[in-house]
Amino acid sequence: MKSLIKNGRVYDSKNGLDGKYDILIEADKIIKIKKEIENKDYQVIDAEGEIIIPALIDMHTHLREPGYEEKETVKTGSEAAAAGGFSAVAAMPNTNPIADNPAVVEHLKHKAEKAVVRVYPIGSITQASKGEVLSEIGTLAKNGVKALSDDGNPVMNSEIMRRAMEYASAFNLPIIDHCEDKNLSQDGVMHEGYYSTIFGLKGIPAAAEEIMVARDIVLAEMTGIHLHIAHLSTEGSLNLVKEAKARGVNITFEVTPHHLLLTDQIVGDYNPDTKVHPPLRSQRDKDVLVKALQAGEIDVLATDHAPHTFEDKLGEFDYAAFGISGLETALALIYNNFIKKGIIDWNDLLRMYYYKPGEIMDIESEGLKEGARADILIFNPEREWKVDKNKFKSKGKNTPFNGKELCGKNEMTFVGAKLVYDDRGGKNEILY
Ligand SMILES: NC(=O)N[C@@H](CC(=O)O)C(=O)O
Ligand SMILES: [Zn+2]
Ligand SMILES: [Zn+2]
Repeated sequence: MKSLIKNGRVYDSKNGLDGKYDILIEADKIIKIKKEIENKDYQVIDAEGEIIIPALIDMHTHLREPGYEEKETVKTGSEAAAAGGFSAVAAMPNTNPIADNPAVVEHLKHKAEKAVVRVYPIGSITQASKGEVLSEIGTLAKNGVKALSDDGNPVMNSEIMRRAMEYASAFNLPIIDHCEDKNLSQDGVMHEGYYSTIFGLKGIPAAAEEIMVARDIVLAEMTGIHLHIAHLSTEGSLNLVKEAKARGVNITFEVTPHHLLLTDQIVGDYNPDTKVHPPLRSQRDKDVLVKALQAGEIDVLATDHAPHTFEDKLGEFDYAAFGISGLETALALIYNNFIKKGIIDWNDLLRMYYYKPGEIMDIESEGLKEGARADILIFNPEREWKVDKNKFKSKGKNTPFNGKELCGKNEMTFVGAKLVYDDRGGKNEILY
């Protein structure tokens, strides 16, 4: 059955689209894009007043399966992704067991066959992500991992990181590093600064991140690998990456929506849902990141969707798990705070949340063009709604944005021309 998406405002400058177009989709592809397509018994979706863009790609998601199914599963995580406007996610390997071997990767791929969005595996850099012995990188590459990362942990030993980079480059895989010097971060629970002193919580200094960013840059320069910095959060890290790029180092980085929107000040509520790695940073760090966003200097936006159970987040701030459940708020938050205010436009969003992640992870990302995969998102810019964690498809209700009033929402997600999420009229429905 052919479906015709009519009258939508289409943004995709990479494919020369900027205006009202009709889009005809069938099987899994875009058949035709034209100013006006005549309806010949197609199933029509009227998108008058709505925005149409390629559905987004999140290159940093924690799906928790196998091992932590109480926090999230491939099924619930992929549903959360579809609801958030994503057609593809890359799953971090910090499951139990860790994705350091083909069996775990194959298990994820098997689960992914039934998921509503595309799920791509990331393999670990070291066995059990302990930072001691390299994973079998060649085997993981053969099994289709899109990158390597010990996310959740850094690779503290520089010799191991060097060898990992050398192996990874032989297989053309990027290394995504969680930059945290454990000797500096120790048992810190929030950003170290004025507020950690006021709140009486142990701090994690910006230097814990920056020292590892600096080390990784030196090693990337030495080995020629593509290095991708996960969840970059400080001014110092940004400056290091910018200098490295200017020297021609093969490096990219991502920033999360929460680091662009929140600061260490809100930790004062002792709400464990504000506890995250890296920690919410200072006002200055946040402002510098937003400036970089506006200047087009940020390569990738990534959610770092890190769902946890209520119990994991229960109790004293010091003992709560680190992480924010982000897939279902990311797009609306970025729209409200940055697109609506003219700080970035829809094509900037696509560059950071679709094209660049696609390029880094080697995931098909042709955008809206005839013959391409029909991964499409229909966004209603007028829709007023309130974040309600209890309506999340994700099992992770750990969001610091609960109760937030937002304008603009993803209402439909198509993956391979199939409607997988429908929120017209507040249906909030996943379709299999
Ligand atoms: N971001 C987090 O605070 N937590 C992540 C791990 C990580 O991304 O480092 C998790 O797996 O829970
Ligand atoms: Zn991390
Ligand atoms: Zn992560």
